[in-house]
Amino acid sequence: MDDLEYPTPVADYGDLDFSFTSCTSAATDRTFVSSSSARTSLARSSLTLSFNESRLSSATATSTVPQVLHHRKWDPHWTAIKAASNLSSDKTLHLRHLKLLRHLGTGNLGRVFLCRLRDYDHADSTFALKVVDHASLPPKKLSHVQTEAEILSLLDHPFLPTLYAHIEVSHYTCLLIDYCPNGDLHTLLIKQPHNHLPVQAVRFFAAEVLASLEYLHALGIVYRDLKPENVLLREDGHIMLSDFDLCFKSDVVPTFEHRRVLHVRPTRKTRRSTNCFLSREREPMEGEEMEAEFVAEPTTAFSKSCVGTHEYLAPELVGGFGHGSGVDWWAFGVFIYELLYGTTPFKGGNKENTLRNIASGNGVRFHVAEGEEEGMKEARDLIECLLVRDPRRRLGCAKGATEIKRHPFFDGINWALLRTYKPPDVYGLRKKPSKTIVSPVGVSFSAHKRRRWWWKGLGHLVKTRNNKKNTHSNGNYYHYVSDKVVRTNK
Ligand SMILES: Nc1ncnc2c1ncn2[C@@H]1O[C@H](COP(=O)(O)OP(=O)(O)OP(=O)(O)O)[C@@H](O)[C@H]1O
Repeated sequence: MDDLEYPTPVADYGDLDFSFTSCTSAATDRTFVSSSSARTSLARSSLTLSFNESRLSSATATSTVPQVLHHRKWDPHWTAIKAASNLSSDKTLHLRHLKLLRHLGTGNLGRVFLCRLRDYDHADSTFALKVVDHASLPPKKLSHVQTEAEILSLLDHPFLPTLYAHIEVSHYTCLLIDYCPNGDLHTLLIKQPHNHLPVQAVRFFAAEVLASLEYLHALGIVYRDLKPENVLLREDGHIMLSDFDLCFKSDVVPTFEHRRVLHVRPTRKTRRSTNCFLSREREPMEGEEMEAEFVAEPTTAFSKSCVGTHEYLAPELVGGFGHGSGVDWWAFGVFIYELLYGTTPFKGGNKENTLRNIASGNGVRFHVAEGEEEGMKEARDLIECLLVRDPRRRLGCAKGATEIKRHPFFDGINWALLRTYKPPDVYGLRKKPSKTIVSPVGVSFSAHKRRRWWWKGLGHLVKTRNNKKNTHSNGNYYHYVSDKVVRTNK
């Protein structure tokens, strides 16, 4: 039997207001910068929020519906938003136009709700609403909210969320984005036998992630939080990268470059046949020709803030000496490894050991099984090219996604048509559009969440370790922070 959760009756919280009671369980699963901020956050999250606009100061309410940027003007979601906005005298979308249906999850900054437009009872009027309560956040996190809103407002790509509306009411920031009913890739991964995906499925998801990272980098955005948990799955099985609060933006100068390509006669006519990438007959050809390539890598991007998820941190992040866009290509290597092997390559017994493994300089090791699937050799080679310690030598750092796309692992992909490929047949992935709302998010989403964190580099880690006052009995500062969160909640 398909193990997706089937729809539970959708709760209607009343037509008159947007009241709901939040649950705190997911919030306890987070690691916070400091225990005091954690306490504040947890205390606030046990309150009942109300979105009855009449009770909120209308003087502070602002609503922005991004208008022109979007290339998907025909998208029925936009039509629905416009229809709803037109109902109000100021032609903007307000919270009163939205009906909250259920709580989807709680993140580091706020909560996410499934909602739909009132008076527009149609599948295309379903959205995810991320609600951030400023009053519950320490000042540092407020800047992350701004970053997320700003980055979302720039995006216009099929594998990235569309920001349909940005509503500021009282001390709430509300971001209306696409709803992904198929959960996230990490949840899908742990449903698979041995927690890993077949090579063809990995190729599909990796290709879509690569395309979205390429787009972000072309805008000068360094993502810094790639992991399967942040790859949400749309109703049709394609991906949507989420969570942009750790991004940083820098300058980028996209260029068209020319390179000489030597075409050689392939040894076999057909490369491969798959369910998501149709087999392609290759025309035999030989000779040299010039090929134009789009290069848009923010090579001058530089940040010193150390953020991310332990197992995905690049060595330069662990070292704390500053980093650039290369951290995304390192994380991309870890990501492909995890999808193929069901674990990450530098994972240690605890977070500290994981960081030591990353910093140690020992290369990535693979288990090579006999009779393995076709494509594993190429996958390993790609991972090795991405998990290069020196960012200057790491694949992608010089010319961005363009050079990664050329790797044999992605052979045969027509990048321009990626959006039209049929997603792989993977156990637990329901691809057909459904009229009912299927929400496999919830328990399984939060149960396996890896925490991401802010930290001050390996030097700080070592120093903190020696500071007994701050250390939990297991000697792990980060567990100390985490445990404290749990304890405060008891
Ligand atoms: N567009 C969406 N569609 C469906 N579910 C979503 C969507 N966005 C978020 N969620 C759910 O809400 C949860 C919280 O999301 P949110 O982006 O706030 O935090 P997060 O992914 O945990 O990241 P972080 O806390 O690291 O910022 C997610 O784990 C997911 O379960």
